[in-house]
Amino acid sequence: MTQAKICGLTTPETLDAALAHGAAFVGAVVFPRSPRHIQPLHGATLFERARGRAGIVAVTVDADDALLTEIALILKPDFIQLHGNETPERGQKVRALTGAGIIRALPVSTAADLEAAADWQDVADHLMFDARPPQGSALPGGVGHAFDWTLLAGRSWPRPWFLAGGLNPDNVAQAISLTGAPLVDVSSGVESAPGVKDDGRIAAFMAAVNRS
Ligand SMILES: O=C(O)c1ccccc1NCC(=O)[C@H](O)[C@H](O)COP(=O)(O)O
Repeated sequence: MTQAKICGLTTPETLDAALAHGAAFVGAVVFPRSPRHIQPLHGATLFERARGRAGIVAVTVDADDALLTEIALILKPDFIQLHGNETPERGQKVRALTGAGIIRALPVSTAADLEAAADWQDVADHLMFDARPPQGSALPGGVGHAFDWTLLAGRSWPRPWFLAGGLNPDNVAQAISLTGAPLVDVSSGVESAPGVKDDGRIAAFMAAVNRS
């Protein structure tokens, strides 16, 4: 059965909706440019209700050691999601520094982009194939842009993997059926406005995933 991560949660109500509907992972985005940005201290208070019920994921973009240490000590995530230009060597260091598992987001627009997965097989606990954002995008993720899912059809990967990018309650079942994704991730597809999660859309997304 496919499991889901709901990313960019910022309120108790929407975090509770994600947990109540069975999200296996919940994401806190620690990146000031994002409309979903949350300070580690605020995130710690908010995400404590999820501990032991879902994997807590801190989403970071080329974070330095000071920020990662703050996140590890205060938010205490189960996983750090690397969503910038981090190398596998940096991934090893982030694991050692934080003690958290690693989710590596890989931007995809063509079949060649998938080859980067091999570099991460000894470093990442999970891979995330996310759509490469359109040129000029202010954010590397959370932009609601999809890639050609058929690129993943029939492929297998050395690590459990997420499909991400442009998923929503109406298309996630088709995306799972085309790709066989064991894990899916969503952010803007369950929002009513940028950064504003919607309980009803979270419920509808989770229902579609749980039916798949
Ligand atoms: O969501 C953000 O604002 C964000 C900012 C910077 C780096 C990553 C970010 N999100 C990462 C995610 O895991 C998103 O859920 C993923 O990119 C899918 O987003 P969407 O297409 O909006 O569902």
